[in-house]
Amino acid sequence: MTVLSVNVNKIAVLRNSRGGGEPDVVRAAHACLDAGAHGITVHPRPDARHIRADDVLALAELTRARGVEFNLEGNPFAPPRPGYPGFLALCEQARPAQATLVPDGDAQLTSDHGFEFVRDAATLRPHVDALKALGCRVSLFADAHTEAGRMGITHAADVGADRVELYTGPYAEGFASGSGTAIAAQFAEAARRARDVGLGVNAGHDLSQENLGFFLQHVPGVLEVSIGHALIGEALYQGLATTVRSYLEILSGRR
Ligand SMILES: CC(=O)[C@@H](O)[C@H](O)COP(=O)(O)O
Ligand SMILES: NCC(=O)COP(=O)(O)O
Repeated sequence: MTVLSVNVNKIAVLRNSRGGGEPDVVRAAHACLDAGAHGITVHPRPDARHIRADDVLALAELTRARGVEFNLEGNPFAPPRPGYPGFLALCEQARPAQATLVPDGDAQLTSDHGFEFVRDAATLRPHVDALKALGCRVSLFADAHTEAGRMGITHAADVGADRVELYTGPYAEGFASGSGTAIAAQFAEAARRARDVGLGVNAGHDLSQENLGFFLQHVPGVLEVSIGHALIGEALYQGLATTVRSYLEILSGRR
């Protein structure tokens, strides 16, 4: 079964909007795990717009204590700055079970593309090696909606990665505009190419209760989905525990 890692970035967005500690990121993560989520994801950004370094350490402690996966996402090329020690340094401190490398920048509203593996291989390799030496499983954010992305995905294995995370933003857009079948076929091809070279396949970005089931029916073999924006938004209406359980039902094929 595909596992669910809940991304709690958006809890920190709300907290930071007023300063102080509420809503509490660790309490929210606890609630997700109590409801059955298999892990917790965060994507701290160097501009500290939501998750901060102290949150990462607190969530690392929580996930270790609960015996669940902690998935830390970030750009290995972003230089350190006050409040952000750099992705590798954060991983050294937090020792996440999985490190997901994402080529994002401050100017981006959110993550919006994967790596170009052929171009980025030489610069990625030492980061992948360093993360693996820390004991992290390494996943690389990858495009599946372009032919270049689907072709390039096989080179993620040359870089030494264990998995790729398919960037599902374009899938969510395609699904919403009625072309879900065509775009899901592209993701299925990307997933097959990744598996053919021994890579595990994760997926994430803009997945929701509406589009997740269709995605998993059409893209077999996805090991993990990380979901934040839609899940936390839906939880405003349904409550966090109910929402997490709804996702678990979708993942188990019961919905
Ligand atoms: C890699 C990815 O798709 C997610 O981590 C997403 O970028 C969440 O980050 P934000 O919450 O900053 O949009
Ligand atoms: N890796 C994707 C993630 O963690 C959550 O993305 P989103 O659901 O917030 O778009």
